[in-house]
Amino acid sequence: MTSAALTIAGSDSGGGAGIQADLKTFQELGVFGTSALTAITAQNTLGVHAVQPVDARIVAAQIQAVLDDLPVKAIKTGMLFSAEIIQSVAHELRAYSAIPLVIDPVMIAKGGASLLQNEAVAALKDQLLPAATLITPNIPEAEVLTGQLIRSERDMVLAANTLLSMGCSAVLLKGGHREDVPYAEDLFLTANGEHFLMRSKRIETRHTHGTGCTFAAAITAELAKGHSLEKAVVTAKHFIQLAIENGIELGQGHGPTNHGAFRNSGYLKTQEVELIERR
Ligand SMILES: Nc1ncnc2c1ncn2[C@@H]1O[C@H](COP(=O)(O)OP(=O)(O)O)[C@@H](O)[C@H]1O
Ligand SMILES: Cc1ncc(COP(=O)(O)O)c(N)n1
Repeated sequence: MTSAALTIAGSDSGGGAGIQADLKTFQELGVFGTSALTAITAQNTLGVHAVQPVDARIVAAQIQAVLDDLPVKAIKTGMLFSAEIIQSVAHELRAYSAIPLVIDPVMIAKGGASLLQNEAVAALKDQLLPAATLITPNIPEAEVLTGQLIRSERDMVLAANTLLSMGCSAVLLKGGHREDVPYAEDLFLTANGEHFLMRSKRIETRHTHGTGCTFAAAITAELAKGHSLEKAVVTAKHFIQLAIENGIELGQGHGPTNHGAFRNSGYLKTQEVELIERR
């Protein structure tokens, strides 16, 4: 039977991030995509023009409708916008704690617009984070969640440990925002003490709109297919590396990545990703 995955996230009218990126990624990886929309953004590659949150009761109703009926094997959250929506999502997911949950703690769009209200950070930490199988912050998001500055690999390890202490089962701290190194290096750490780094060549490109969404969606799709968390994050790193490398020339700003690049490569791993077991 085909497995389904559920994304609980915002709509990006420009199609590069949010629900649109998630559904494209699920499809590319052979998983049936379902969705619960949390917010509508009027957005393109240049920025966010407007945000309209969805009523928290409608967010809850969408989650119920999907989970009542469809064979959802993994769930991902993206833009959640408000404390009210976070509460509602946490409440709905409580009965489904056996389904792996990937939390991408989306806060700010590449253009600088806020996708999470400041007062919602506490709700995210208290209500949702402890339920996560995996949390996938970028460096600025990890800094907000932990209150720690991250400027080096050592800082990444310290922050990832702080995130684990908040109750999630594993952390994938994405290093795309680090400017001190010529590579894009992500740190994976679990509550069981397993840890490794995934290092790839940093690509000079404008086409990074939706990288975080796409990466977390690829992990979710691989989990929905029954792969282990470790295997899922490694496959997803290959997926995102190829998607960035083959970015699409669309729009005048931060263009989208190419969700079809991994399929076009015959689902082959790229030489550009190196796994480093930490000492
Ligand atoms: N210029 C780049 N070249 C290669 N990989 C990148 C680049 N920018 C980001 N990545 C990778 O893309 C993924 C998303 O990372 P990041 O940009 O840190 O998150 P976000 O999109 O949430 O801000 C990570 O695996 C990161 O290492
Ligand atoms: C609806 C929505 N969700 C998430 C993002 C973050 O994506 P990015 O950080 O790549 O701009 C976004 N821009 N829009």
